[in-house]
Amino acid sequence: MTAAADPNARAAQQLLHHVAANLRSLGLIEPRQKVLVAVSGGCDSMVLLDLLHRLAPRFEWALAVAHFNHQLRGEAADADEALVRQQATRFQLPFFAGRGDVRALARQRRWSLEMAARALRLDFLLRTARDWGSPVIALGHHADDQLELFFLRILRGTGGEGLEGMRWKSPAPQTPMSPAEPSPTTLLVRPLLDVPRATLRAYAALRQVPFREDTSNRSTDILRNRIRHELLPLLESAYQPGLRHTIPRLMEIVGAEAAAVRLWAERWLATPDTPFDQLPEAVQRAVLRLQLRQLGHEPTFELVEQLRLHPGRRVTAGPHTWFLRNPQGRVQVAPPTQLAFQPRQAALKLTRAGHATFEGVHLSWRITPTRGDRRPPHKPRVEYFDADAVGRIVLLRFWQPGDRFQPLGLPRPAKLQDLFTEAGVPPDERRRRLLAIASNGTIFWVEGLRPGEAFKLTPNTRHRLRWAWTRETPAGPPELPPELAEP
Ligand SMILES: Nc1ncnc2c1ncn2[C@@H]1O[C@H](COP(=O)(O)OP(=O)(O)OP(=O)(O)O)[C@@H](O)[C@H]1O
Repeated sequence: MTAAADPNARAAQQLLHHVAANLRSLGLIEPRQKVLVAVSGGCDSMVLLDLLHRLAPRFEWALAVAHFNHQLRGEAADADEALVRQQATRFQLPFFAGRGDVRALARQRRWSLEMAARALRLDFLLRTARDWGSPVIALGHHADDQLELFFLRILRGTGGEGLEGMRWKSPAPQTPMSPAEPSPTTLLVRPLLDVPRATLRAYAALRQVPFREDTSNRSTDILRNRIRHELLPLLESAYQPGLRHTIPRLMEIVGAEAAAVRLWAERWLATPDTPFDQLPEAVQRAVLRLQLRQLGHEPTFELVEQLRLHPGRRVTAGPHTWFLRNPQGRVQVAPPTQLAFQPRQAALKLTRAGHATFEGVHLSWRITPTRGDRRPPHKPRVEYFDADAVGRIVLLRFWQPGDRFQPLGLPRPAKLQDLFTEAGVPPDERRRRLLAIASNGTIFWVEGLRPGEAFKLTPNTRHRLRWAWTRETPAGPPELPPELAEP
């Protein structure tokens, strides 16, 4: 039977024409380009390879095949690699294989295995494309992937950018592995993005494209699979038979709106002609998302909102990364020196005599029985307190906004900030002043200020605490740059 007469052969031919038309009309891959085809060994990317191989002479492309072995499924993973290698050899194409320790990366970064696998795979594909000199990586994502992603994101929570879904053609993101490295202008293209999975299956069957089934695709423990096998068939059969048209259209509309907001944000970042706070909420979020991505970090809604609503506050994102935003809308990673400004504190147990060093301040103390308020002659950096009023456990830390203190001679506690002003302590010096808190929770000593009124020696004092300090370093914790300092 000829291709024209055999409906299956005709369908396969139609797919080839359809993909060629996509490639041409959307300008996905230029003629005479080097194209790296990312092939997992699954049906979709094996069909993609087959199609591109057939189209290559027409477009005069030079193809190569890249496969990343995630080493997560033992022998099955090796068999995937072998199959892809075999097919590349059959087509006489260069073959690049990569592998990496997905589990180790997931542990190290506290990512899911899926995230770690994706990051390592992308990193490998980008490096391979760069080394081989290809500006394009072709991926086998198709229309069902796009629909599944839509519902996956809705269920997990997302915004306009998320609903936009995957694009036909997009610049490769910076890999999470090397966010600092400027990404070369590698493009990711998805020539099958409007082709249903069933069409690809039919093509594979007809053309006898070999592929391997990933058994995890059937597991209903995985949300994406439940969407594929349960939710989508139900929606399509019982609620909206036109789902495959309405959802892509919605994605396109929302995506275009998100792109407009993103453009506004990009322009504002280049020329911030409006105060950040006066930008529309959507643009504020886009500004922060853009910057977080540039810093190599996933902009989650919570992270973005914390930064948006609280300029100057350090926001944690994962175990190691902290971000700050200044009032002008600029985000930066808090460098380790600024982490040092976490409210660090140390508890001291006051034995009869002892010494301790905290953040470069060396303290020594002695408690002696005494009668009355006899106070030895004044010496710099030595104070005397009623040891029983102080108690046996004291807490050491640096000044925090909101601290109150009642120094000798003052009728009631005052804001420490005002006391610093009165004493002429310059603002940048204030955070470096160490203070000590008595067992009852009251501050009894602030470096450089008069001792606490409630802890002074009185005629009733029975134990006297001698408290002396010297500094190893002139400074306490490092300062935040002024534009990032907390209000
Ligand atoms: N291990 C891999 N090595 C190379 N490319 C891969 C690999 N896994 C996925 N890709 C690329 O990313 C695309 C999308 O990945 P996804 O995980 O959705 O696909 P898959 O279901 O594993 O495989 P396929 O799309 O080939 O059926 C694939 O079509 C392929 O182009």
